Amino acid sequence: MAYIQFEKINKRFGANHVLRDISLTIEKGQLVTLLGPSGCGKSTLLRTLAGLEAPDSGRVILDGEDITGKDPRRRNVGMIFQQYSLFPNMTVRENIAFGLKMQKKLPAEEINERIARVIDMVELHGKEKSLPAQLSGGQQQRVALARSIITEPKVLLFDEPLSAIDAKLRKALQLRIKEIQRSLGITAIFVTHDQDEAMLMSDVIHLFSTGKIEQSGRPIDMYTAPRTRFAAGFIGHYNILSPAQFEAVTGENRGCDVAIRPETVEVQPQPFPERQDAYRSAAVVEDFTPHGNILRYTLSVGSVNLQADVLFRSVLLFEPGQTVYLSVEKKNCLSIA
Ligand SMILES: Nc1ncnc2c1ncn2[C@@H]1O[C@H](COP(=O)(O)OP(=O)(O)OP(=O)(O)O)[C@@H](O)[C@H]1O
Repeated sequence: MAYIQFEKINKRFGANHVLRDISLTIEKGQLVTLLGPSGCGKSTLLRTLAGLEAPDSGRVILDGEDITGKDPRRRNVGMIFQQYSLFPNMTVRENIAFGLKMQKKLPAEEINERIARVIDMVELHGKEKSLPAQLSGGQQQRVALARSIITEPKVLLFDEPLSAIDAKLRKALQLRIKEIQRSLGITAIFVTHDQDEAMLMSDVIHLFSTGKIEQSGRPIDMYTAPRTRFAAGFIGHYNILSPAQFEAVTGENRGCDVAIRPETVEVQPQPFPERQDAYRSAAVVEDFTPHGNILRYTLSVGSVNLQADVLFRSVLLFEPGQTVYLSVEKKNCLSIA
């Protein structure tokens, strides 16, 4: 039996049907991401597990127990929000110890040991006596994380915990959270609208669109095999061509949309030799934008625009207005719904 089960969860806020018969299972020790655009219901689902929102129908099972109607304080679930929600008048150490003192009567020695261990994990040595206002956003979030893991919850819930933190520090924290989650073997659910964050952190991604799960899978499978236009649009910067557009580029009509990742489109100044397993076409360079070490070219084939990623080493390979040739392997042209 799965460690966490959401069974046919429905939730409405007035006329807004926010969760529509959602069923999903999560295995023990996994880090699972609920990914999707703003307002699609990710946080609401997370909150039904924490007990902060009651579903209209359906059941939530945690570790074999139906917790749907259970008092939130007795669920043994840790939750970390975007707002750090630390006590401003308590030191780092007092904030971390708070959860533990609330939860159970433990000998002082064990409390001290546990605090030392989690401070070590979240790398907050030397900050024990600081107040939250004296810490950076990233440090405050690490205190919030420490305060949650010290109680050894059955599951850790993260609701967009890093969205207020700047990009560089955010990467480091993503990796740190993943490391801590792995080393403790704790089950975690992470809500985000950032596909890169989901890719980097998750064992499994559940992609949401307005109240339902669009597709679930390992990050690599979500990236290489989106099944729908929505999934392809949300993950991996796919070119999405209508049947007529695909026909204009390749001469073939599949009767469905086709998704092509920009990095699978090869470009060169001279025609490609004919191959059974690839499509070829001439194109005109319209524009380009640098993305770190990648140059993303917009090419036009007749009235169809297509993006192609080229590794940017040192020189600009193609200029706007130039005629170029593209080739894309058939296996990289994904038929989608
Ligand atoms: N307490 C509430 N009362 C009324 N409507 C709510 C309430 N909580 C959430 N909603 C609505 O439910 C929908 C889903 O909200 P939810 O927070 O679950 O989305 P989300 O996918 O987590 O998006 P975000 O990343 O913006 O939080 C939204 O339309 C939101 O306005």
